Amino acid sequence: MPLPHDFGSPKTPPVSDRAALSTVDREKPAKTGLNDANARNDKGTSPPDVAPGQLDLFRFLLDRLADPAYLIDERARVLHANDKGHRILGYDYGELADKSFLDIDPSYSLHRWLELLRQQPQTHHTRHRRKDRRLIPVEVSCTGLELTGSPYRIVLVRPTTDQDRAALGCESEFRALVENSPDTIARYDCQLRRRYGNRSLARLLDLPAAKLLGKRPTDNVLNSTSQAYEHALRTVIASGEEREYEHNWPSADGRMISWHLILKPEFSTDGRITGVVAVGRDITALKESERRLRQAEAMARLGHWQWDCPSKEIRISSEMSRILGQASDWQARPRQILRLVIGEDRKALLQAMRNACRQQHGEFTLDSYRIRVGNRILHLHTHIQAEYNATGQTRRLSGTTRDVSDLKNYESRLQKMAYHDSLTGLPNRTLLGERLAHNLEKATRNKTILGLLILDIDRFKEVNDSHGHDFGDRLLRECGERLQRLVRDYDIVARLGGDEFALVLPNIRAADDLGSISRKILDTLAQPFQLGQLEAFVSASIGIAVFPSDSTCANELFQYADSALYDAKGRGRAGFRFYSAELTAQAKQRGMLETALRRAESAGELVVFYQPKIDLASTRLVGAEALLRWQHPSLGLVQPDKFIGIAEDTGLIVGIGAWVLKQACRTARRWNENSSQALKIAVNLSSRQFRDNDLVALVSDYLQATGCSPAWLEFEITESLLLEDNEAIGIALKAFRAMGISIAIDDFGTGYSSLAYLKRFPINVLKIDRSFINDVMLDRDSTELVKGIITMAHSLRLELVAEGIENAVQEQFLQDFGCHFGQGYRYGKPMPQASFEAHPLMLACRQKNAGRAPQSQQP
Ligand SMILES: Nc1nc2c(ncn2[C@@H]2O[C@@H]3COP(=O)(O)O[C@H]4[C@@H](O)[C@H](n5cnc6c(=O)[nH]c(N)nc65)O[C@@H]4COP(=O)(O)O[C@H]3[C@H]2O)c(=O)[nH]1
Repeated sequence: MPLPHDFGSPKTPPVSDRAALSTVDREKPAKTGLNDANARNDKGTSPPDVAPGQLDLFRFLLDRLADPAYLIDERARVLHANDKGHRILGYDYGELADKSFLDIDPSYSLHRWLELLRQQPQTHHTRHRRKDRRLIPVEVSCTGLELTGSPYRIVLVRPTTDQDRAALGCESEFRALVENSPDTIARYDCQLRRRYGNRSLARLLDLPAAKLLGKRPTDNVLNSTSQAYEHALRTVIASGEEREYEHNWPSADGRMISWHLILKPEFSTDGRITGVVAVGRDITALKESERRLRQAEAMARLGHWQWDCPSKEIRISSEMSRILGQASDWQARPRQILRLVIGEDRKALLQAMRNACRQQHGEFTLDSYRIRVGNRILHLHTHIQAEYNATGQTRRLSGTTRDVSDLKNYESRLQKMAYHDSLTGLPNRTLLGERLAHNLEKATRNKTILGLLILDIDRFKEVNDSHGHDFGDRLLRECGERLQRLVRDYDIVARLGGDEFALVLPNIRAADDLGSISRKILDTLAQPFQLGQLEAFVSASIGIAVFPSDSTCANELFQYADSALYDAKGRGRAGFRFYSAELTAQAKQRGMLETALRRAESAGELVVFYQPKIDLASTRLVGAEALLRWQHPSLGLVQPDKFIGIAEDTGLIVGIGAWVLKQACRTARRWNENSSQALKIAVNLSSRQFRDNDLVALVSDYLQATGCSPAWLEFEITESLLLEDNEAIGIALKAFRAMGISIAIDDFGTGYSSLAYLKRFPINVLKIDRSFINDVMLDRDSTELVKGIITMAHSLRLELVAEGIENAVQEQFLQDFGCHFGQGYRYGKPMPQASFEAHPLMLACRQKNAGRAPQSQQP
């Protein structure tokens, strides 16, 4: 602090300053000695006051002295005492102001004091009286000075006993500590006047230290915070109890500082409250870290908590409160929290806490437990850590808790997706496998019977293709629901894919019961399905495998049920089949045939047989159907029903079918090149051939390569091919028609027999299935059906071929009703080409030909 520039040439103080000082005089007249001094003043008047500017200067100088020092006027009044001057006498700073020095040094009378004023500086020993009335020996040095014509004395004091010196020294150490403390420290009297304030407080309030003393907080700064502060001080004085609280205070540089305050009451020796000590700490950084921690906790959804074991009190962070669905300042009780935890998970949580307490390292993680918050279920993850006291007992449990609900929900969605069929919501093949394994274990333990059923909806593809995929999806969903409604709670219904379902039926009394259950299932599925405007009828086939009689192995049971299903389908569908060892033999045979078939073509084992086709009116030969045979080295001649299915399933039919086509082209050329009466050869095409290569290009290549006329060829396709609703099939058929190849629908009457596709596709021949011809004249329905087909074909101008004519009755019937062509054992079985060429029908045809010049290539 710079010294005032007019030091040594004091000026008259400003009026206001003098007025301020005289106010002090009036309000606080010096007691006893001072009044005496006034009375016995030689001049009979009050001494002139010291100019305040000079007084401040002396105060400033005295405050910087290392020893106790006092500025005393001629009436022996203490005008100023420095800090040490207060402390040596046990007073608080400011308490000595206006006291009479004669009370401090009882060896003086006023008279002697006045004498002293006139004397030169001197040192003497005397005893000073402390506030607690104790007298302490001191060495006193007095220096006189005159200010504005009045004499004053500066009294410097040194305690003479070691003890007093040490006490002063200790206190000065403490004072140094308190003064330099970064915490604000202040003492207040019961009128809330500050009796002490350290430098930190002065800095906070941006005031010189001297301005702190004797002031109330609201004297320094008047705002709502200082008012609240005074209120807190009053509360402590009134209650005599310590209090803590926090407030925000703007710092000198404009920042908002958070203060944590501890207010402690001070008591006199007789127990009266004499004031309050207030220690304040800047916790701005702490608050900021807490805020960041809270923010981080909220972002990580990580709450934390501490459970004090002896008191059973729990403290939870605000994020923890939020996780538990409570306000951030929720005063939690352990019981309340535990009540939120769901049933069996509560036990797990308590066990986890017990485990953490028991274990030596005291850590435990509970991956997931559920709590109910309102009507929501949350999944929490908790890590618990225990702290122990010296005797090894758990002192505290601390934990972090994370809301992992999103993760859990995501996991369960993934789980659902991985283990359930998305269309029907039923378990998928993976989950079925797991549940089957689990149920087999149980069945083994309990020695019970279990059935595995595999169910396939018959001709689902046709339904799907004809009514659209939406319809098909709804049908599958409805099938799933019907199956579920039918079985017991613990039975498992799963969708394996496509139109295939599986059922695991544990605890079956006897294997035969599976037959009646299957019957019930088939009857239920046979009920009409009302899907929107459409009503659909479906049937299903079921294959059954039984644990333990068929097998105890899940994979084998699957295989066996599958073989049984295959067999059921092969037996005309809409039924169920139990697995038998015979089926395994068949399946093995199938596998063996498949392997052999792969090399049949290259090994030259395939042969094309021809079956004659005649004009029913004249019974003359008009053509033949090319039918494949397999000359197996050990099995002999294998019929198509034994291997065409395998060839279609494996895709081998594409190559084999192409080979048959080429053979047929060659034969047609051979039979027709020098003939006036063209013979047409019908070739079966399966749907795989339309899918797997460019059939139109292939046909046209073969025609060109073999020199076969398209008019000599007819392609037989099934109704189901047309139902596939595949644009490419329509394009191919149109291309064949455009070339001049005729298209026949094989097995007409067994499928959907829809008139719609007869119009949509370029069909020109219908082949009536031999099952109807077989029953003609025997079964009324078949007879009527054949009549109906013939009438319809006539009106649509389609050619008709009746398949499977075996006798004269059938022939006569077909002739009577105007069927154009016929094929069957009555005219000839399928035979090798050489046999065909030597057949009487062929010979008759050749003979007729020989008598005629070639005219037309059309039959
Ligand atoms: N009981 C009886 N049966 C008669 C009579 N007349 C003809 N059949 C039989 O009826 C089947 C007619 O052939 P499909 O309906 O085209 O039925 C054929 C056809 O769908 C398929 N197939 C034969 N060869 C080929 C081929 O090269 N390619 C394709 N994709 N399928 C073929 O195999 C099926 C069976 O052929 P196959 O065993 O040759 O059986 C032939 C024939 O032998 C009769 O009076 N009585």
